[in-house]
Amino acid sequence: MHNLQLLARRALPALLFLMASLIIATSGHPQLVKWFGQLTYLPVISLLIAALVAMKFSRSRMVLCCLLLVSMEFTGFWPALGELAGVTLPVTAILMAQLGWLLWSRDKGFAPLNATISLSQLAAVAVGTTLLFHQLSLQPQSWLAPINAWLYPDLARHFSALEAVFYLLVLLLGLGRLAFNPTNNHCALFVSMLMLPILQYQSQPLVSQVALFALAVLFLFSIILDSHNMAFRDELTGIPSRRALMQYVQTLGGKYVVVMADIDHFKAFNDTYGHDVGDQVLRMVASRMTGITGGGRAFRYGGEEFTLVFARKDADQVEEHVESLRRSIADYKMVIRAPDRPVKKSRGKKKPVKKSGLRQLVQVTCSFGVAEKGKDQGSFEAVMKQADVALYQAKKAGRNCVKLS
Ligand SMILES: Nc1nc2c(ncn2[C@@H]2O[C@H](COP(=O)(O)OP(=O)(O)OP(=O)(O)O)[C@@H](O)[C@H]2O)c(=O)[nH]1
Repeated sequence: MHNLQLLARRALPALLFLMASLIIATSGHPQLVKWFGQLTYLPVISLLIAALVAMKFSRSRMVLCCLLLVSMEFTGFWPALGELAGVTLPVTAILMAQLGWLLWSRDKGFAPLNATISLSQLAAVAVGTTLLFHQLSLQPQSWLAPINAWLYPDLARHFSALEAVFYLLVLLLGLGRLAFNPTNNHCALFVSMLMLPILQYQSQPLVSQVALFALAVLFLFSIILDSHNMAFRDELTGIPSRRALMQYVQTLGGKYVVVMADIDHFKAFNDTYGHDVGDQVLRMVASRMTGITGGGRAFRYGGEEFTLVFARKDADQVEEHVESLRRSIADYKMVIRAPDRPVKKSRGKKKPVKKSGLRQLVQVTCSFGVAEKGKDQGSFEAVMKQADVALYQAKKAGRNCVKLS
């Protein structure tokens, strides 16, 4: 799936969830005030629980993010540090810069050396941000006049123009990271970063309590989602894996069709262009498979084999859809990168290759075996075996075709 699509799918629900909790919090509903009044430490406890769970999953950045947010709850802590050093601390800016740093770095784990490096980096970011603000506040501020005018009058009571510019830049950098790598983890870190200026603007204790609680829920949810993806999605292609297929099978009724699909001469791709190009081919085929029409669901069964399942359908109903999938793969003009290792001479039949300038176009084809659940096949495995037999016939018939069992 395209990065931007992934970003929209992952970041939008997180943003909506957060916005909803902020709207609820600003409503100041008496019941909410009562709950959070009684459970003052709920946000801190839930963030610490999220940190513990994140630790179990080796999410060191999320752990650090939780700890930074917890420290924010004890707001006196930061300005007191500033007073010790004799400077005014731009607390929100520091936290945003630290979260931005975490977003752009990687999970380093909890080995003492790595933990020390991470903490030192966060401290350096805090000092760097403070010095930057200090230096900039000594400079003429005329260039900020238009921004000041834009902030006037409401926002200016909460942020200086310098802070507003800084927040915007850090958020844009964070967005850049998300566009490149839109994982659930990154979305959660980005949303926490976005929350900070909002909390500076809406400085009511109830809003910050609800927001921090919502962030803890979001962190836990992102860990659960990623773990689910790890368990049920194929890492290479991103489509549902064999384990997901076996779970889906439990939900099937007495009528369904199973299609086994296999990339033709796939070994030749690996041998000729290298494993990386083989992986590229797998991703391309997987993305076509997920576009199957007629209500089919696609899974990577393993290696270069895919399984399609059509619930409540018989073979005649799905044949045209499988046929159009076969054509869409065969007609796809796949451009491949240069081989990643010395090219070996391929044995056996090789796929047709056209060279066009520096780009290489390759044709990928698949064979398909179709079987429907009949009265004499009791189990899913039996239907799959029939589909495998039909696939073998498709291979024997010259490949790039669909055979019914
Ligand atoms: N790049 C890559 N190769 C894989 C992966 N999984 C399996 N393979 C390779 O897939 C190839 C499967 O080849 P074969 O089973 O001989 O079949 P084939 O070359 O597709 O030939 P036919 O099925 O007869 O058309 C083997 O070379 C495996 O190493 C993977 O995740 N990535």
